[in-house]
Amino acid sequence: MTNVGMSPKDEMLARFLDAAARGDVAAVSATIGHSGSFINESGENGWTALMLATRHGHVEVVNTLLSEGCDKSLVNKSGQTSYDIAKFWGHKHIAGLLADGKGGGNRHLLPRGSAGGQENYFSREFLNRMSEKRTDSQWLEAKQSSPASVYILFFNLNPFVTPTAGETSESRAPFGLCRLRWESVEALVKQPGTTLVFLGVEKQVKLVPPSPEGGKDGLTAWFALNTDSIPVKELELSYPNSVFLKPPMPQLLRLNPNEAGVIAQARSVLAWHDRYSFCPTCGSRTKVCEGGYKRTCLNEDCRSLQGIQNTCYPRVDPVVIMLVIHPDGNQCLLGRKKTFPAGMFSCLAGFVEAGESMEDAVRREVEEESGVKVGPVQYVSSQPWPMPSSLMIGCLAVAVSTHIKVDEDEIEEARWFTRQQVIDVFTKNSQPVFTIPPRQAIAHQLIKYWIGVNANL
Ligand SMILES: NC(=O)c1ccc[n+]([C@@H]2O[C@H](COP(=O)([O-])OP(=O)(O)OC[C@H]3O[C@@H](n4cnc5c(N)ncnc54)[C@H](O)[C@@H]3O)[C@@H](O)[C@H]2O)c1
Ligand SMILES: [Mg+2]
Ligand SMILES: [Mg+2]
Ligand SMILES: [Mg+2]
Ligand SMILES: [Zn+2]
Repeated sequence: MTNVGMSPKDEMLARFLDAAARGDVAAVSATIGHSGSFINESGENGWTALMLATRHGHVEVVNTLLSEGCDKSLVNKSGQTSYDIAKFWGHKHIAGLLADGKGGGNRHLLPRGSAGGQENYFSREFLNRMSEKRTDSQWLEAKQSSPASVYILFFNLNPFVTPTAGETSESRAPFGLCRLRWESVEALVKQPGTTLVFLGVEKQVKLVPPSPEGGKDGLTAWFALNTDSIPVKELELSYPNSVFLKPPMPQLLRLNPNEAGVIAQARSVLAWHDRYSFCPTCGSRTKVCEGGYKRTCLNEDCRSLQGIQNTCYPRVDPVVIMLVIHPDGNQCLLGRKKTFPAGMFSCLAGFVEAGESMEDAVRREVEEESGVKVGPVQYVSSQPWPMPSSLMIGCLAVAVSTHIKVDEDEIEEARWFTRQQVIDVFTKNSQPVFTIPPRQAIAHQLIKYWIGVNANL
């Protein structure tokens, strides 16, 4: 079959796809042998060899293509995977081969391409961390006593904030950070029990000439301080409206969204210092260095000083949080912990374990907590969660089973909610049957994302 005007490569691809459609295993294998890249190429309407072999029920060709490592998650121009095609044409055996629960069937229920663009509360950064300056002690010292530098203060990890008048366009933001200067904190910095961390410099360089006091570079440095003994009286006199915001939840969700990120950074690093006062490897005393971004063991023989000195740096715990979509594409799985306010349901979540991929953590946590099995997983966006130092990795995931059996230790109830029930929560058109966490939580954003992608809201 030769088409006028076709390049030799296109002609070879057409013959390869035709062989897959006819079930000619020998021709398919031979072509892959010398032109391996054809395996995932598509012809008319985006159909790959796997799709064509599947359409016509050629199990042997499907097996050959799978064993050669073809990508079964590809979709044709109608958005169907090979698995969808197998199901549609009733080739159950092939559908079974394609849906192995690890990225095969139902991938089309996930939005195409990367989710991108979603910014979560606690993720906005207006500081450049300038990690290279952490080891420049001369520069750090000069910035520390510069009157231009900004200090944010924590008392037992609770930030010092000032109620702000009015609302921002983005949200009700009743609390803004109280920005202190060197003269107000000098005595405190010198007190034992105070931890000081260099956070970075303002990204937006102010249009003022660099002054000797502000440092020759004109950069405005930010520091965070945590103390368990504060000169409360002096601070109250100087800042009569300011308060230490506690308890962390839900108070930390009431910050100006522009400042929530710097609080997350500061609080997580300070909480690490608070919990890791001694060397976790040998129990010896440690020395704070690198602008508060490292604690080095003072015992020269300590194993923590060999190889990657990972225990010497602030720890971050990765947590997966996922919205699980029903195989029918029209429902999602939400659960509630006993501690949630009445009627509130949220995405399932759990800590990633050592030696585990993000995708496998999603599958394991969902099955542990709800009994539901999950196939394809797609990353959407992430959120630092400074209680004390998690990184929430937000995903959409597609269920390959629907029966719910909750882990009663962790989850009180889990349910499938219809798309309409979820839309009702956002639009408040009719009386919603449940509530979800506030918009500052990535759980809220994941649910909204799924609805937005699928309903063009
Ligand atoms: N931002 C959000 O929208 C949002 C939503 C849900 C949960 N979260 C946060 O995610 C975190 C994890 O969720 P989860 O509690 O459901 O996790 P989970 O389902 O893994 O269960 C927690 C339990 O796992 C054990 N565990 C395993 N590894 C751990 C580790 N590295 N640190 C602490 N405990 C560990 C502990 O026994 C703990 O009680 C929570 O701390 C919660 O604050 C945030
Ligand atoms: Mg959990
Ligand atoms: Mg769990
Ligand atoms: Mg867990
Ligand atoms: Zn040690």
